[in-house]
Amino acid sequence: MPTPLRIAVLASGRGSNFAALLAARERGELPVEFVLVATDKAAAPVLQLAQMAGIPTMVLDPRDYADRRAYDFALFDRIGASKPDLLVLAGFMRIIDGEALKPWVGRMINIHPSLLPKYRGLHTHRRALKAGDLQHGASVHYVTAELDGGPVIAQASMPVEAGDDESTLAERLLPLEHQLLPAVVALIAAGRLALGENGIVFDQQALDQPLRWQDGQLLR
Ligand SMILES: Nc1nc2c(c(=O)[nH]1)N[C@@H](CN(C=O)c1ccc(C(=O)N[C@@H](CCC(=O)O)C(=O)O)cc1)CN2
Ligand SMILES: NCC(=O)N[C@@H]1O[C@H](COP(=O)([O-])[O-])[C@@H](O)[C@H]1O
Repeated sequence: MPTPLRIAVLASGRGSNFAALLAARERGELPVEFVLVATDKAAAPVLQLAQMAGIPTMVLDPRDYADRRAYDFALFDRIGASKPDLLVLAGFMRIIDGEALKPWVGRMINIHPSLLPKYRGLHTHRRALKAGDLQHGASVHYVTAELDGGPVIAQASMPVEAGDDESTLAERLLPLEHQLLPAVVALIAAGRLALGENGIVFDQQALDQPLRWQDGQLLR
């Protein structure tokens, strides 16, 4: 019996995407172990979700650090102590320093509320409405130094409806996110998907050896 994938979740807010991962695990669809939920916000409701599920939590306040890079290095040092196999950004609302995240390239994914490469960054629903897009959606991608620029793994899309505003669009997109993220994590947990040196490798089992990353470099 393979050991379950060890996942650390980073979130800054409500945690509905984390809750969707928890629910998928409870349904037996996700053979993973959540080793930590980390946040930059002491009041983030995601903390209560984790504590109720008996999952260790960590709050790291950026105000306690001299600058962003110092914070990010401290954050990943602390997360690393939990020995996760995969980091999942589920509404983590900080741009991460490229040097600090380098060791995690290939082992960190993010769910982003747009059909990348459209609308990297913030306020995606507002930007899609302003552009008059007929379709909107969410993307799960590997995290790299380039903000929301890492290789896209999968997307879910839906029509923009007449009368939609930011709030209704965000509300209608969430259930799609809650399906998309667990589906991607399940593929990674099954060893069917990884980040190779030339992009996404599907059905990693077809490879003669697992892909391993260190300091942002693919080890052979
Ligand atoms: N280096 C990277 N960092 C992050 C990535 C990434 O791909 N590379 N993904 C983001 C997630 N994200 C969108 O999906 C995102 C999060 C936060 C921001 C942002 O502008 N944050 C501001 C603060 C905003 C606030 O406090 O409300 C900031 O950090 O100054 C943009 C995109 C996670 N990080
Ligand atoms: N740029 C990152 C970003 O905007 N992520 C978005 O934040 C929300 C978090 O909701 P949740 O806390 O309920 O999962 C989600 O919609 C996620 O796509």
